[in-house]
Amino acid sequence: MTSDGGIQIPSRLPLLLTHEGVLLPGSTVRFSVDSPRNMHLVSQRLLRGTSLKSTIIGVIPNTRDPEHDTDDLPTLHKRIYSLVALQSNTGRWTLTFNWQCPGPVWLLCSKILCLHLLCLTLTSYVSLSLCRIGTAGIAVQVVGSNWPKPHYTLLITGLCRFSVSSLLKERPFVLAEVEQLDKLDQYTIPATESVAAEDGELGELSQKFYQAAVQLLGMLDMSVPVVAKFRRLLDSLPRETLPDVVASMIRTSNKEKLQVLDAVSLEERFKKALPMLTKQIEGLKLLQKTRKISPDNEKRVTNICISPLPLNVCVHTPFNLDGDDEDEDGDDTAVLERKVHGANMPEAALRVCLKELKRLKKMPQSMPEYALTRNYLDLMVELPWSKSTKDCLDIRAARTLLDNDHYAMDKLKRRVLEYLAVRQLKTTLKGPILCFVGPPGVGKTSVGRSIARTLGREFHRIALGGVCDQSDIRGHRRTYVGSMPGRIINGLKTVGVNNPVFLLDEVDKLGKSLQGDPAAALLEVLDPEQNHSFTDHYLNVAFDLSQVLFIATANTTATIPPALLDRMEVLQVPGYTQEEKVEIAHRHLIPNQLEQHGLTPQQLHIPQDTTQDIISRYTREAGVRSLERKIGAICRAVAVKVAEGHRATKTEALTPESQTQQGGELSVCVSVIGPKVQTIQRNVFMLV
Ligand SMILES: Nc1ncnc2c1ncn2[C@@H]1O[C@H](COP(=O)(O)OP(=O)(O)OP(=O)(O)O)[C@@H](O)[C@H]1O
Repeated sequence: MTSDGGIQIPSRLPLLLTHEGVLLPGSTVRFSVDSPRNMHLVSQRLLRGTSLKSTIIGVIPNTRDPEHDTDDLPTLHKRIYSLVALQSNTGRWTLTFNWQCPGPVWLLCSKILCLHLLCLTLTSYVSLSLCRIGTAGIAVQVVGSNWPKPHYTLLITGLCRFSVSSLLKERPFVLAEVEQLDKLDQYTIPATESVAAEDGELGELSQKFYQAAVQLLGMLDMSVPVVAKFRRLLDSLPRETLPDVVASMIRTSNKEKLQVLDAVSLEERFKKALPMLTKQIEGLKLLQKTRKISPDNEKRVTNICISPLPLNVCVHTPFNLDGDDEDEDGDDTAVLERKVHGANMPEAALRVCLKELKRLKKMPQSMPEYALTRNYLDLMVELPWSKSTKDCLDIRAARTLLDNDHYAMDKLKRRVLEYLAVRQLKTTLKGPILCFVGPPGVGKTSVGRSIARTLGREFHRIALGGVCDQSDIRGHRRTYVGSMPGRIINGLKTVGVNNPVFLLDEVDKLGKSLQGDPAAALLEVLDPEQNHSFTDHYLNVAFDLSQVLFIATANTTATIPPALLDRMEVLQVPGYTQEEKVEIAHRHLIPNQLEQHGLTPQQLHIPQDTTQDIISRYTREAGVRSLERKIGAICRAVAVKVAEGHRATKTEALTPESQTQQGGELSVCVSVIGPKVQTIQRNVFMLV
């Protein structure tokens, strides 16, 4: 390979005919090979040869193998080809026609058609042998596969340009006599001794080109390994190799690459490649301007991949500087970053978010961790770190509202008003946590809701019945698959403010299991001294819960863990007396049920003594839930009658059977007792 003129490539080279990519000296390109001639070249030359020389081949770009093309020809064409044979046994081409035609005119037409097709097919071959410039390269990797059809994938690194002097043979693969056009020893000369030191136009051009390359690199993200490597190579590579190397790295079309390949003189090559480089720089500038992204995001390089390089030259699937696919992702992270800065979170949380964001930017989207980090950041920006509602507390209005919503419960209402009054005087009141204890249906939950309304705060109910996993309250660590934040943090995300009223319902029905004790996790939540720095395992940063108003409800204190009970102020809500229930029914339950069933008070009137009878005979409870259900049943029975179009006037003692039809509205006066009411209910179940 070595002669007095420096390193030489073999004078006879097997030729790879490609039509996909353009291999430039100093770059590495992957080619897929499936045409018969190219397949023979790989199997007979590359795979059989053992010397370095056997791995060097010539790559002729933009050329289809004519033999391969015949595979794709329509059947008619193939048949015609099978009838024609082109032979060159003696060095002279002979065309033989292998068929008999019915008449002389037919024969002439067919021969003209065949010759035309043959000429078309041979055109590419003739042009290949006479005028093309190619790149000699080393095949550094050969991979074969039978799927979807037999083919090889070659990884070839370009060495130097050559021109085809003459074609030696065309089968089984093309072999040609070539003339080397570039010096190969330029890679062994130190950069300082190369063209950079030259004066004149060439020296000036190379300097200009070098500066433009440095400018382009300055706009890219140095933390991307391939960019950093290219930065190093830019100084170590000889200047005359730069046009080829840079043209293969930046985004250029095959046509542009061919122009660079065809530029045999170095000066011309610089002239061809410089505008391409400038175009990239301008494009990148424009992109950065339109994106208006933050300084961290400005320097972005996308779509880069590295492959092994024998010549210590950087590899290049081009930088996708104007890649549309990446735009969306780029903007997405930029939007997320803006949200992180705008979420008004405490210093510690912000630091964690920025760190995660930095990791996210470097992660490919296909990585499972990408989705996890993304979800985490989404939650962090959605949490109401400093968003709160303004309390509109007026004790008189609160008293009226509580009285309007609930009858009786005087002790409970008094304590709630005391609590609200102290809050009005001292807004930063810490604790106490109120815990309403009483039998089912006595209005504990609904008082909690009323308190939220009087304060003008958001209300959120957390049902704790049956919860036996500590991570339900505190969340899972992010290392777990399917990890989630706990119910407290989820609730805050739902209400969107940091000072809601949280009703911890059924706190006495918390369970215990191997997954830990949720009651223990609640200790931190409910302790006014600690809950300003509540740390959910999923968030892993403290969230201030001191503004949240916690109210707990329970049916009994017996099953509440003592440590938890100790943190709460227990307010007993005893059951109601019969008279209280009658009042509750007439003030709240009946109007509610009428509204729910679309009835008016004129359509259904239930006298007090009927209510009393329902309470004493058909409900046995401390609360009023069952009573509410019975009233609902009566409403449904009447609703059916109204819907059927019955019109009745008021009657005194009425069973469903005794409703009269005397014009006016259907007015059912249920003043009957015992069995008759039962009749109504039976009808209800029959009708509904
Ligand atoms: N004093 C009251 N005034 C008006 N309505 C009441 C009163 N007490 C209970 N209610 C009504 O009874 C129904 C049941 O109340 P709620 O769900 O608040 O009971 P609870 O005590 O929370 O029951 P549980 O312990 O089963 O959760 C609600 O519709 C509520 O409006």
